[in-house]
This record gives sequence, structure tokens and C-alpha cells, in this order.
Amino acid sequence: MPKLELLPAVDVRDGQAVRLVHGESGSETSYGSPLEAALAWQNAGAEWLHLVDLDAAFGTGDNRALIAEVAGAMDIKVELSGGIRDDASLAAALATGCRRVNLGTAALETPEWVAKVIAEHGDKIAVGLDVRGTTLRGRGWTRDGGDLYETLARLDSEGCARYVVTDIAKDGTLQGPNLELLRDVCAATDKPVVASGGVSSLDDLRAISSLVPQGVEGAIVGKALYAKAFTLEEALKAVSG
Ligand SMILES: O=C(O)c1ccccc1NCC(=O)[C@H](O)[C@H](O)COP(=O)(O)O
Repeated sequence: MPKLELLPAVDVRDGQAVRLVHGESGSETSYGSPLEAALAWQNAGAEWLHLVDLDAAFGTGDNRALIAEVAGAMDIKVELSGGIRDDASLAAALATGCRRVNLGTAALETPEWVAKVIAEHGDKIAVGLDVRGTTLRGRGWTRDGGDLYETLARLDSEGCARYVVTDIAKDGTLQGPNLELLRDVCAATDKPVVASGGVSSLDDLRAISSLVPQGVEGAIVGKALYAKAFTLEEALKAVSG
């Protein structure tokens, strides 16, 4: 049985590594240099980094140069998210050398473009399914964007390789992941699922690990690491099987 992949998160707002609550703009707690945070996760043994340009996601500018610097400094795989919605932003994201990008808003607002780039770039494209209940949210999670399962069926039919599933109600809250949502999404698709939002403890990671046979491939961990609920070394050990 493959082990759960862990993706420590570095979310960047106004040049700083931050954590948000429920992904809400204005709820930031700052944790300093994004590059230092990313290097710390790499040095602690991470195989992946989840790197988010929150300004690009919210439409309040971007941190493109800094994101490229951080991604370029990594020896590990990088998953890049935030504001990737057209050819120019996708080209800039892929030019960082990242392993894959997450599309969010684009999958809701410009489905033809998303189908095209899935066909062109295969598993370099993942789609972030960010939900409240079963309603998708776009534009930095501020606008409703349709039904989770209808969108999932459409993306599956277009060959989408992977989904990053976030329960916004859990994100940044340290309240534990929404395991029921993860189970339901895994039951609705054969494609791998990366769990995001709410991880608070090593037991949460073990619970997500128990869903690997159902299709959960990885877990993004943000707040818990910054709040020192556990170390990344402890997390990697907990999911090592
Ligand atoms: O990923 C995005 O594009 C995004 C857009 C708007 C708000 C937040 C966004 N991402 C947040 C994350 O990916 C978090 O880092 C991740 O869910 C970790 O959550 P947690 O472990 O609860 O801090």
C-alpha cells in the first residue's frame, strides 16, 4: 500500500508566509519569509511543497517573482496554486519548474480552457475542489461556483488527473479534516485525491492515511505545522506505515 504523501503548505500574501482562517482575506497570521518556511519543510524531509499565491487567488495583485524564487530554490516537488486562470498565468506557473499546478476558479468559470489545458498538460494539472457543503467556491473562495459532484463528473470526463479537495469550513481552523467529504469524493471518482484543510494532529493524518485504499493520495498541512501542533518529522513518521 503506498503511503500518504504530505504536502506542507506555504501560502503567500503580500510577500509573507501566512495562514488564513476559512481562507478569508483579512484573517492572516504572518509567519515571515516564504523562502525560509519552504526551506525548513524541505530540510525536515518533505517530498512535496504546496505553494499558494493568495494575492493572485484573491485578485489583490500577485507574488509571482517571489513564488518563482521559492519554487526555483526547491529540490523537492512543488504544487503551485492561486490565480492560475489563463494562458499567461499558467505559463508563468509552469515556468517555475513546479511539478503540477492547481486550477480552481478557472474550472468553474472557463471550463473550455480547463479542458484544453488538461488535454495539453496531463497530470501537470490538478483541480482544486474547494467547497462549502457541496457547493464549489471560486475567486479566492469568495463566490459560489456550482455543484461539487456535477463539476467532478465533467472534469473526470475531460481526463482531469487529480483533485485537491478542501472543506473551506475546516481550513485553517485546526478542527480536523472532513473525512466524510473525502470518502464521498473518492467514491465519485477513480482519480487520486489530495486532502486539504483542517489537519490538527497526528491522529488526523493517520485517519486520512486510512483512506489511501479509497483513493486519497496526499494531505496538505498548513496551520498545524506553523502552530507547532507537531513537527513535520513526526508527521512523516506517522504516515510512513
Ligand atoms: O489554494 C488556493 O488557491 C487558496 C485560495 C484562497 C484561499 C486559500 C487557498 N489555499 C489554502 C490552502 O491551500 C491551505 O494551505 C491548505 O488548505 C491548508 O489548510 P490548513 O492545514 O487547515 O491550514
